[in-house]
Amino acid sequence: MTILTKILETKKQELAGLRTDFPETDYPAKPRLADLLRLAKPAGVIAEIKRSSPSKGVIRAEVDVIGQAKRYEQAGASAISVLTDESYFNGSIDDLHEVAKQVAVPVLNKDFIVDKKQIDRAKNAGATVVLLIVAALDDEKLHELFAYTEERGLEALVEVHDEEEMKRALALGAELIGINNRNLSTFEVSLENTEKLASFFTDEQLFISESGIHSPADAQRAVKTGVKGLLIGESLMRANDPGAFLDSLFRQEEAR
Ligand SMILES: O=P(O)(O)OC[C@@H](O)[C@@H](O)c1c[nH]c2ccccc12
Repeated sequence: MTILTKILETKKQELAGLRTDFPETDYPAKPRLADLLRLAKPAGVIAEIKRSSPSKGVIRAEVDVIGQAKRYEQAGASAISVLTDESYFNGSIDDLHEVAKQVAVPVLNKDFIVDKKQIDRAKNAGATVVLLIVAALDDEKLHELFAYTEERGLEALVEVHDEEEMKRALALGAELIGINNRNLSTFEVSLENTEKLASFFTDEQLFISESGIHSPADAQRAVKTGVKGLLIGESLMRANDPGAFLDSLFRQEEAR
């Protein structure tokens, strides 16, 4: 059984007990991620809050989540991604809720969504974008959850990692497509994955390179393919100064 299969089983078991109500509704207004990425030069960064992961173990267990999110926002991140899976990533929906109350950039609920109930939870907790992982969903479910995301006024970031999944994401009509450089079954990470799928890029969609971006050289290599966004977690969580790390990404001299 792959780790993805295992995670998806856990998600289904957790559904019944999932808390979806968050009384607050007065979140600061947030622009659309797609609008921000269209204007970003050369690309926007989606900065992630990630305490640990199945592939890397503990990255940073103790983190001031609000402080970290505000540092990302001040440094010009286009959006904040918050891992909310508890069992495998040590995340929490309360982290996302706190962040959503404090920032005025889009907030991405990073989780393994298999049911509408999780989309309701994301919306009520203050997220404006949800991740839909193509590898985790059959076509019927993918269409159902994509339609529901739009119905609830959220944006969907549709994640793919190979050609077949890319075709399914394009057929769906997704505007935001993330290319995961990490294979969720084997954990292997390679920026080559974004390069391989670049032949599918069109002007209508916005493509985002996800995972394994650790340096200005990595960022600039990814951007060369035509992606308009980078999703970065681990390096930002380990950086002493995440703002300085973000600032350095597109400076020419840093890439040499
Ligand atoms: O920490 P990294 O290598 O910078 O990766 C961030 C992000 O892409 C990664 O957390 C991620 C991408 N897709 C996912 C799906 C589920 C959980 C996590 C992810």
